[in-house]
Amino acid sequence: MLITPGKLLAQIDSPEDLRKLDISLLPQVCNELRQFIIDNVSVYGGHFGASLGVVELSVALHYVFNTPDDQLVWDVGHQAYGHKILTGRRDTFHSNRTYGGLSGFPKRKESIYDAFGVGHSSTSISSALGMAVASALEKNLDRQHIAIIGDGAMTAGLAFEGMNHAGATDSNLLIILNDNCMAIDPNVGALKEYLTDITTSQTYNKFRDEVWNLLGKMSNFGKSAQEIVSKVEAVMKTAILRQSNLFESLGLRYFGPIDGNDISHLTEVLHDLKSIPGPKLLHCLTIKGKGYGPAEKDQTKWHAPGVFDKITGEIKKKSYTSPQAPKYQDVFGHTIVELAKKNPKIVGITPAMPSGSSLNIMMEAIPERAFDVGIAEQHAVTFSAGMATRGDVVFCNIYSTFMQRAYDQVIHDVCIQELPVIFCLDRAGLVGADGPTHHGLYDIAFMRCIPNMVVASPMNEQELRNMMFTAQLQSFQSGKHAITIRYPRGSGVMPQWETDFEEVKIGTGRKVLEGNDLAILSLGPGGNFAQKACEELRLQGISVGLYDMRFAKPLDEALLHEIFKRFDRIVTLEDGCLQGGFGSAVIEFMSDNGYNSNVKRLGVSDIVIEHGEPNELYQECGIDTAGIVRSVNEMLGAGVRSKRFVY
Ligand SMILES: Cc1ncc(C[n+]2csc(CCOP(=O)(O)OP(=O)(O)O)c2C)c(N)n1
Ligand SMILES: CC(=O)[C@@H](O)[C@H](O)COP(=O)(O)O
Ligand SMILES: [Mg+2]
Repeated sequence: MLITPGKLLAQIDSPEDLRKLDISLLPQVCNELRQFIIDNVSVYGGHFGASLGVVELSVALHYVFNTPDDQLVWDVGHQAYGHKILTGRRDTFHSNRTYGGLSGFPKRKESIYDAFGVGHSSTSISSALGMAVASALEKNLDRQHIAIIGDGAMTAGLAFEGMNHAGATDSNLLIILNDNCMAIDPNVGALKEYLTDITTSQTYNKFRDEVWNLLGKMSNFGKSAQEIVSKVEAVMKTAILRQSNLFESLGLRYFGPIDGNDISHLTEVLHDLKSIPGPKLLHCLTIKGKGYGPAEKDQTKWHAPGVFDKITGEIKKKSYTSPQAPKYQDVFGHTIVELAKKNPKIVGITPAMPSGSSLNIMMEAIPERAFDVGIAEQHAVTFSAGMATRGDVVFCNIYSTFMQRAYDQVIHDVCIQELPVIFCLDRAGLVGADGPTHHGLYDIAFMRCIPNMVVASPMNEQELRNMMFTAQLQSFQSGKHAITIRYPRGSGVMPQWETDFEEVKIGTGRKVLEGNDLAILSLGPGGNFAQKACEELRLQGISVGLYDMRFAKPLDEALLHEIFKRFDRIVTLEDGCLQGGFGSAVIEFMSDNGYNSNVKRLGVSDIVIEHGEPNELYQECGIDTAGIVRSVNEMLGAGVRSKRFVY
């Protein structure tokens, strides 16, 4: 359903059209764009508050800079809905985050205006610097390169790596720090305090405005005059801010803070900055959720609210949750509190995803032992390792996809040192609308190959609880293994999930269904699809044994010997990549032990899986119930019936 834009927005099919408008019309463009985002996200869902907060920045950037030749890199990209709507995707925006539709993040394949593909945070400075240096090498000194990075994304080490390099160059790079004091949850850390200090320093801001006016007047007097003014400005900034400006210390010219929601001032400042050479940073203050009351009031809830009634602000139930069963993240959140109340050594750590991982439940209940370290996955892992050396029982909760950023830390700081850190990887498997930058498909493969790492995946909420319980037991903690417990986004299958804890013997699987014709070995929640498939196959007269293997490492070798001796046709199933995943582990076992069964591996093949609803993606990969039934039928050859029934 197309949602009609306002009369100015309807005429803007590209930034060229925007730049034809008189500057006095920009406030109306912003109003129309903001309303268009509200109208669409309320109906189709997606990220919300961040895009509302940068409506003015989106309009001003495309108005002042000569996009697409001038390069805009949006950090994370969840705030780029305005950018997409202004760059020719207004009429297809209703397809945002749907199967075959627009991506929810900037994507090079999608538009020439999307200079860099994003989704994971803190990549904008490095990539924009790369573009700037490349432009200089081709002697293009006019092209502008702009990274728009939030205060949350600025907390990641990669951002500092980019600034460290940029400050030592004369690159034509503009970093726009979009400071709204929020990540998904309130932003944390010393940087946030520093930015608040700059923003609230009245003396500095008064001085800065005077210098700014002087700079503006002097601009007609040529470069040398400007240089004098900027030297005076730098000395005064240092004097007034009691310590040198962090960004200036890194060799970046710092400007601001300015009101990033004031389209007129913003346009004027950006225009001035165009003529200032070298790496610079503009500090913009914005309001996340600007222009929509509920989103300004509860910025975390409205980061990605899902579908809502734009009049009443009532949020509809999210599609990935079931009214009966809880979300896996909440099972994690409540279970870690339950365990931590009995085990005083338990601590919880999240890199900037308190509400996404539900560690916020522990942050509320036991704040002294629950830590949000900011968008800093590498730090989160090594910080966990440090705590583990002191005997703490560390639950480090990181989305599977974001764990990719801290892979060396898992090897170097945890496993080589034989530290029993408990990695809870939420959002493992196909996540759905966030698409390829967020699917958690590689963790089985990349964790399985590390020595001293156990890899587990529960089939349901009870199994998750038991794995968490087992990992914090002294019997595990006194060993030399870390453990990865991976589970998916969304709900499980057990309305009555608050079950008593039972220790899980590491490396053991369990038989779920008896069968004779073929065995399915599943890892993780896909076992529930497999269970339904077995029921369907039984109706076709096919008797399939189902085994929930629970661990990709160590494998349950005793059970595998029993299965390989009994079945000559075996299907493995995982919600992860086939290359090096659980199925590969089973094939390795078969080869190492001289078996020669016919094994079909079901999982995600060696391609990038785009975005869509989870069921669409499972179907595409053939790992939904129908896909499993189809594979079993193909394997057995049509028409095969069981030799005998075993109920
Ligand atoms: C490496 C990585 N870790 C975590 C996330 C999840 N994430 C998405 S947006 C966000 C908060 C970003 O805060 P900020 O950069 O300030 O942007 P804002 O939403 O405030 O506009 C987080 C933590 C991510 N996308 N990438
Ligand atoms: C943009 C980003 O990386 C986060 O907002 C992410 O989309 C959250 O994912 P969940 O919705 O699965 O918590
Ligand atoms: Mg922010």
